[in-house]
Amino acid sequence: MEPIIMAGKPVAEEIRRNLREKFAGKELTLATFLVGDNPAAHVYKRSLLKTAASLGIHTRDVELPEGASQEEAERALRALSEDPRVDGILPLVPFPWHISRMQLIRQLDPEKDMDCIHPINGGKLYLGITPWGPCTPRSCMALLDYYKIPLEGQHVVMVGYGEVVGRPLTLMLMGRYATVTVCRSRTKNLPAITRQADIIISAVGKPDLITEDMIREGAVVVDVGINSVDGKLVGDVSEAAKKVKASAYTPVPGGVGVVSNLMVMETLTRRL
Ligand SMILES: Nc1nc(=O)c2c([nH]1)NC[C@@H]1CN(c3ccc(C(=O)N[C@@H](CCC(=O)O)C(=O)O)cc3)C=[N+]21
Repeated sequence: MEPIIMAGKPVAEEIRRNLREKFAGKELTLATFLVGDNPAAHVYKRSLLKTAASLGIHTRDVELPEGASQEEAERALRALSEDPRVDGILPLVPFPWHISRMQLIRQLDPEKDMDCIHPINGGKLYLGITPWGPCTPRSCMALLDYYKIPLEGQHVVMVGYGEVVGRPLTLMLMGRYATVTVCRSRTKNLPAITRQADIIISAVGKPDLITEDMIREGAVVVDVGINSVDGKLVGDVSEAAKKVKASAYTPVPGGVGVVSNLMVMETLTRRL
């Protein structure tokens, strides 16, 4: 059977229609904050600036070089936090290895934290009491719901334990009564585990990490990976593997990432 392609576009368009009304006549500013050369962060930044502009949201693009010091990065993030004209900030991760993320994120105003990465918001998220959540995990949930993928009682194998996707998405799925197995880099015999999944979600950032033999026939595949290979955007799962094995899957490009953008704008409505 032909798999269902879980395209992001119709989901994004639905959110966009709602937001148009909310933003009409309003002046809001979204800032992106990026340190260094990570390709996925740059792809997201470009998308965000474009999506914001298309909704009439003002943007600020703060970018520091790979070699920026901890102090420079903190100063730049603090300036955005303190600027009353900036309503929301999306700090793009990862930061360069020499930057202490926790130290840097302290400079982020929790009220402007669009991706729930300030410890106060992360804590609330963990306790299930935050009114919003990180954008890419919400995008995954929105896609699963839009394409009517059942979650209750389903076995989700989450590949990746990152602070922005794997961890919060695990909590969200558990909240919907899914059974979640979390795998990460030192997991023994990953293929044996992914083959047990009703739903595989990969959020690692490694091309071809999930191969055809690792997907049970008819499983749902949500591919959150954004990798740049020879100038082309690819996910963590090869498109061929998804097409052959999955009953439904998110493409890359055109899947999760498209919706993440709109989720950021939706989070910004908190500031209206
Ligand atoms: N705090 C934080 N939160 C994130 O969610 C986060 C991050 N940092 N750092 C970088 C990664 C990467 N990421 C992408 C999101 C959307 C697209 C996106 O819009 N992709 C389009 C294509 C864009 C194009 O082709 O230029 C698509 O997949 O179709 C890409 C990448 C979010 N991440």
